[in-house]
Amino acid sequence: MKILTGTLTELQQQVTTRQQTVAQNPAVQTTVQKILADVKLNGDKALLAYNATFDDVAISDLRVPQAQINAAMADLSPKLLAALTLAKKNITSFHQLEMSQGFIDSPYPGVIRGQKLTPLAAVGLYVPGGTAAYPSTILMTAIPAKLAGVKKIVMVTPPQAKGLNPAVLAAAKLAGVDEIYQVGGAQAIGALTYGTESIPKVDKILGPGNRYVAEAKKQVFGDVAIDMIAGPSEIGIIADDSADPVRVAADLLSQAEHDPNARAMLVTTSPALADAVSKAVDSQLLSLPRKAIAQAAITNQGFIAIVPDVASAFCLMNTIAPEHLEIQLPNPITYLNEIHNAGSVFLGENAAEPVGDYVAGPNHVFPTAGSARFFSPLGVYDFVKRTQFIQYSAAALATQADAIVTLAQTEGLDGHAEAILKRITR
Ligand SMILES: NC(=O)c1ccc[n+]([C@@H]2O[C@H](COP(=O)([O-])OP(=O)(O)OC[C@H]3O[C@@H](n4cnc5c(N)ncnc54)[C@H](O)[C@@H]3O)[C@@H](O)[C@H]2O)c1
Ligand SMILES: N[C@H](CO)Cc1c[nH]c[nH+]1
Ligand SMILES: [Zn+2]
Repeated sequence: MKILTGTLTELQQQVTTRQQTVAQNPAVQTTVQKILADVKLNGDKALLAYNATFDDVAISDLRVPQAQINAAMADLSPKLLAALTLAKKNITSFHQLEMSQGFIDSPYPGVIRGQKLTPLAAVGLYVPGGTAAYPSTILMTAIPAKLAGVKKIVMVTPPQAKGLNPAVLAAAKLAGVDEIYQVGGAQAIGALTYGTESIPKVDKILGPGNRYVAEAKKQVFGDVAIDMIAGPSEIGIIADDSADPVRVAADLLSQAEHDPNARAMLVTTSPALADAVSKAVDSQLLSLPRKAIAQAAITNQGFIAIVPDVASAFCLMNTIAPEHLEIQLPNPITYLNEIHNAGSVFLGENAAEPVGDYVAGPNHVFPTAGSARFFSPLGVYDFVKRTQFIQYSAAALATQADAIVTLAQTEGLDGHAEAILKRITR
């Protein structure tokens, strides 16, 4: 892996430049723009053509029939059913803690004010499926949607030559997805935004995907709501010489194998660990079935930065704002307050990143490409919207009318002032 050295400022500049190169790719932006325009204009016809071009799959019906979903559920192996059931149980119990309610308040006699929560009516879940199947992502997205009370949960995922993976269909059934459509990439995002003959237009699109999916969500934002930019996976690890280089390397590769554009990053105070991890990555890569993908990610985006002390390590990691951050230092929980920008934090040597991908229960859809600076993990709160309400008695309005009129006139908005004055008997 590339070893980066230099002052903290130099390292921060290097990681920022690398991040921008991955996140802003003009060729991807142009391709996505064209696909979205085509889907808006040509609907299903465009979707079927992109299925053939990008996924090499010719199907005439985009929707997966309910009978196929039921059969997948019935045929599921007991072992896989047990794993999905454990994951569902833990995801549900964690996300139940995120559920919130509106509020109502009366700060003055005659004044009622408050906020009510309404589940979104229809959401579209993007479930990746270009180079791997992601039943776990279905649980991570549909379970919070169900808990929030969303009535219509539509799922899109790239088509497969032999039909969708039965584990994907079973996970969708288990999680309560209502409709499944076989289409992926930017075209799927376009379909959910504009609606086509087969696919309904939704209120919000949520879920992760590769750089085409992430770019498409960015471009449709405004026509539809989106959750966040959840693109190619990332792992940042902070470790000192107490860490096991074999485990650190394995964790870096666990995310590198998602996508050639994934980012695997180690920041360490130990040159000896840097050297050992670099060698362990090379040797573990040899036996990884998804070697080509992981190797591309490690070669193009991977790096090990050597810093003088742990404080600098956190400073650099906060600049990177990784999707996943592993702390492989003694007493890891004592560093929680040093972390300002990360999607999810994995504390200590046993909290390997895949624990969170599959069974721990916290979500696994997180912001990428530095957007953990301002986005949060996917949660129940992403599936509800808030509406405020106000009621005033005549007496309460009379006591505050002067302030309203003064502020309205200050803004030169006499119509606003009049609407109050018409209600005040002088
Ligand atoms: N951030 C998160 O929370 C999170 C969670 C899970 C997975 N992921 C990421 O999801 C992604 C899954 O990627 P994937 O590729 O396997 O599946 P995907 O479903 O995201 O993308 C596959 C689709 O990309 C489109 N595509 C591929 N090449 C194209 C091209 N040259 N031009 C236009 N469109 C093209 C095709 O339409 C294809 O169907 C990975 O990047 C993984 O790291 C992220
Ligand atoms: N690590 C991914 C998020 O970047 C989530 C995932 C699903 N399956 C395996 N991993
Ligand atoms: Zn993963």
